[in-house]
Amino acid sequence: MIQQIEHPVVEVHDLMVSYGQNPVLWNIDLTLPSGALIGILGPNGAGKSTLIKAIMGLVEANSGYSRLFDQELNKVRNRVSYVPQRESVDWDFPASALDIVMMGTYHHLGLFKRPGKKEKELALECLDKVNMKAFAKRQISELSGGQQQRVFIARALAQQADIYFMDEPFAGVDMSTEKALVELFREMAGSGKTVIVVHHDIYSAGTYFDWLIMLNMHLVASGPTKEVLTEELLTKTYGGKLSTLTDIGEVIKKSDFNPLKS
Ligand SMILES: Nc1ncnc2c1ncn2[C@@H]1O[C@H](COP(=O)(O)OP(=O)(O)OP(=O)(O)O)[C@@H](O)[C@H]1O
Repeated sequence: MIQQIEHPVVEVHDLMVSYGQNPVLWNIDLTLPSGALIGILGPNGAGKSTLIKAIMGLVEANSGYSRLFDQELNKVRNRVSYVPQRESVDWDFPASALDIVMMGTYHHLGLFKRPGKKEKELALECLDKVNMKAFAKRQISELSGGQQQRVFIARALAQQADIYFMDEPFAGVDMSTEKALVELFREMAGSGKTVIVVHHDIYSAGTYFDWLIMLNMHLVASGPTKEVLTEELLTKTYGGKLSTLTDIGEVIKKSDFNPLKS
């Protein structure tokens, strides 16, 4: 089930990506709605990170292309923000949490303009949104994994983008922080932003996201969560691996109950 929509905020056409001789994504065609919280699900190595990197032009496609806001990527870079996987960041870089978040404000400043009071206030506000204001002066190397993750999310917020790509933003954060971040993402989606999240836990996927992309090198499904979270599509996405890992019925049952929406 691949639902295409009119006036998408993201569109991907016939995308194929390989690393050297190894194909990772085949013939991906999808369109995504704006103002939604969107999850990307799939087993390890399914190409989830590669998909968001290819959409942003961070990895080269063998064929196909993506457009954002009905425009070429180059014209809309300022409207796109990205939180990479935690492991891909050099956390020994000498900078405080506030420095990192201030960097998010740079591309709204003109060339040669230094960030000032306004940018600092924005950065502190963004740290506050992820409950990290108290750690503003702390070196990032001296933060816990979950705290580092939150600083990077604050940096993305400071970019004041319209689309946010987040690669496993809940990795290493505790459950109460995860819930708070989901609420923050829901608020962002509610105010018209599009938040696209690579996610691992299929139990919570049904309750967190408005829309799901299910991927296993091929696109298995893309559509409203309620419509795509079915036993058939989960099995297609995860193959035999799913039944050993989890109880599909339980996943679907849980998706009817969304504590964050009630
Ligand atoms: N830079 C790279 N060079 C070569 N192969 C890569 C590179 N990045 C990813 N791959 C391979 O491409 C495939 C897809 O990787 P990707 O990280 O996109 O998957 P994923 O679905 O995000 O996986 P995970 O859930 O494990 O994070 C994997 O087999 C991976 O080993």
